[in-house]
Parts: sequence; structure tokens; C-alpha cells
Amino acid sequence: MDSTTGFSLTPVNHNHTNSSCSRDNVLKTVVFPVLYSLLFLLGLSLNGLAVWVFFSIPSRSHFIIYLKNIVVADVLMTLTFPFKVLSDSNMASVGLRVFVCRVSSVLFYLTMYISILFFGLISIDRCRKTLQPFKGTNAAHLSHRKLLSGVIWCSLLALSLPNMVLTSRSPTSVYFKCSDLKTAAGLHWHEVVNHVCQVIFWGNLVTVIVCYALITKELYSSYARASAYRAGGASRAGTGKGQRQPQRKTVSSNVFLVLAVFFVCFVPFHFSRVPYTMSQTRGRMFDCNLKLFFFQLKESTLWLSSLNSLLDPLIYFFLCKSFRTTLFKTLRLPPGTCSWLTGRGPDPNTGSTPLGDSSACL
Ligand SMILES: Nc1ncnc2c1ncn2[C@@H]1O[C@H](COP(=O)(O)OP(=O)(O)O)[C@@H](O)[C@H]1O
Repeated sequence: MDSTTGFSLTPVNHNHTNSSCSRDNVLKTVVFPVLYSLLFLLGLSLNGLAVWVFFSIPSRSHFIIYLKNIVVADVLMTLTFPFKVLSDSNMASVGLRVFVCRVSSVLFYLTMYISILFFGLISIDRCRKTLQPFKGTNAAHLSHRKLLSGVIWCSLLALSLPNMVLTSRSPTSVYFKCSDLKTAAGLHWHEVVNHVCQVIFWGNLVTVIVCYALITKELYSSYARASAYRAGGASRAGTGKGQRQPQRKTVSSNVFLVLAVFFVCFVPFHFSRVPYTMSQTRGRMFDCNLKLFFFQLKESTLWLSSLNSLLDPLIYFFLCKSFRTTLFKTLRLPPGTCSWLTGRGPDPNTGSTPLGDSSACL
């Protein structure tokens, strides 16, 4: 019995560390800890700022409600990084590594799927806003969205909780994997959760693709309308009658940021997760080199998913004018700062506003 950890452990197995199949290579013990440390420092600063800004923005649109949920998920996700860094770099005690398997990794995945679900909802909202730009919202709709947010958090928590509870076996060696700590029921639940999460992910991916296909269609037709309006401008000026400008909003390509972030961060992980989960729960089907390969593929793509917590603040900045305005006020910067980055503002010809710019948080 190890007096510092409370676990009964076999002595260090040096063969394990020397084996070509050991997970403890430079990628796991040095490269990813450095990358996660960077993510932690940058992510905590940006998301801390984002929380500060969002606290002073009232939840007066569906979009802002969804973004607030994502920022909370991102802060929680960022707080799990130091535990992963200590655990992967072998600087953590056995007790802390058990905590990572039982609690912090589960929290990490929970927040990741919260973000994915809210990304899907944001795409639906952006699509609605593009196709029906003048349809407003009311207090009842906003309350429904808040209720929906609560239901999403509770459901994912209920799904994840058994992954904590059923990771209850004590490690029998200093070198252990999270799956070694699971009971038979725990391994089964781990597999079930991963299937459910695959469904959540692919369902949301389809939603995002359909919504952005509709947004693209609208983007092209609004450009066509704007060009036709400009072409007609000369003749209107000639007759001197003038004509009311088209009252439709044009769409800024900034909205595609959501699509780009979704693809870069989440698609690679979900391709690599399927064989990795199989290697965890049906270990005998895989030789150790293949298991190591799937582990490293999962870890590399998992880092891309973690990068999401850093990229989300960019979405708030580019797509949410009230976020930018409040941010500039907080930092005491003039309101027009970075306007070259965030969009054109109202079109001088049509007077319409790019959706990715001023109207995006309405
Ligand atoms: N999608 C998920 N939702 C909630 N918990 C998960 C999910 N995927 C894995 N977990 C839990 O997170 C912990 C770490 O899992 P995993 O990353 O597969 O293990 P390892 O770190 O050994 O590669 C485990 O307790 C596992 O059950």
C-alpha cells in the first residue's frame, strides 16, 4: 500500500517504460504538455476576458444565450488542462492521475459536447437570421432558450456521471490507463457514451452543413441583388426619381468562421475516436503498436478539439457586435478599432448591414 496515494501498487515496471508500445514517449510527456500549457495560458486570458464582457451584455437574443453557454463550457474545459499537463508529463502523483481519469477528463469531454451542441444551435440561429432577418424574438422565446440550455447541461451531465462513478477500481501498477480503472459496467458505459457522443457530433455536423449551405445560397442571391441594385443606380440617377434600396441584409463571410472552427476542431477527433474506443473496450482485437498508434492519433486530434476553447473567443469578436462594443469599452478603445478586420459596416450603396457584423447578435 502506497502511503501517499492510498493505492496498493506494484513496483515500477521498467519494461513497460522501455517497451516500444509504451505511451510514455516524447509526444505524450513533452510535446502535448507544452501545447496544453500554451492553450491554458492563452485560453484562460481570452475566456476570462470573454466572461467579463458577457457579464455586462444582457441575454436579449438566442445567439447571446448560446454564446454565454459556450463561454462557460470553454472556461471549465480550460481549467482541466493543468491536470492533463501534470498527468501526461508524469509529474502528477498516482492519486492525481486517478482524479484525471475519474473527474477532469470526463469534465473535459462534457464541455466539448456542450460546445458542439451549442455550435449546432448557433448554426440554426444564424440560418434563421439570414432567411428571416427581420423576425424578432420575445421574452417567452428567450426563456425557452434558457430552459433548453439547462436541459442540455443536465442531460450531458447525466450521461457523463456514470463515467466518473464507474471508474472505481484502484490502479494495480504505477502505469495505468483510464480504461484499467473501469469496472466491466464502466467499460460498457464508456463505449455507450462514446456512441451517443458520435451521434451528437455527426447530427450536429449535418445540421451545421445544411444551415451553412442555406446561408451560402442566400449569400449569393444577396450579392446578386446588391449588384443589380448598383447597376440600376445609374439609370435611377438619370431619371432623378430614385428608388427605395432593397431592404434585405447582405451576409458577411465572417459567419463561416463557425463552420471553419467546427471542421478544424471537431471533425478529425471524431474520425480517430471510433477505432480508439474499440481498442480500449475490445483490446484483444488490436496489437500493442496499433493501440499506441490509435492513442497518439486520438491525443493529437484531441488537442485540436481543445484548441476550440481558444478559437471560440474569435467567434465572439467577429460575429457579435455587442461583444466587440463592450470589449472596446472595457479596454477603453475607440469603437471603430479593428473595423478593417470585422467587416465593412453598412454598404454605402445599399445601406444594408453584413450579417456577420453589426446585426449578428440581435
Ligand atoms: N464522450 C465522453 N463523455 C464523457 N466522458 C468521457 C467521454 N469519452 C471518454 N470519457 C471519459 O474520460 C476519461 C478518459 O477517457 P479516454 O480519453 O478515452 O482515456 P485515456 O485518457 O486513457 O485515453 C474516462 O473516464 C472516460 O470514460
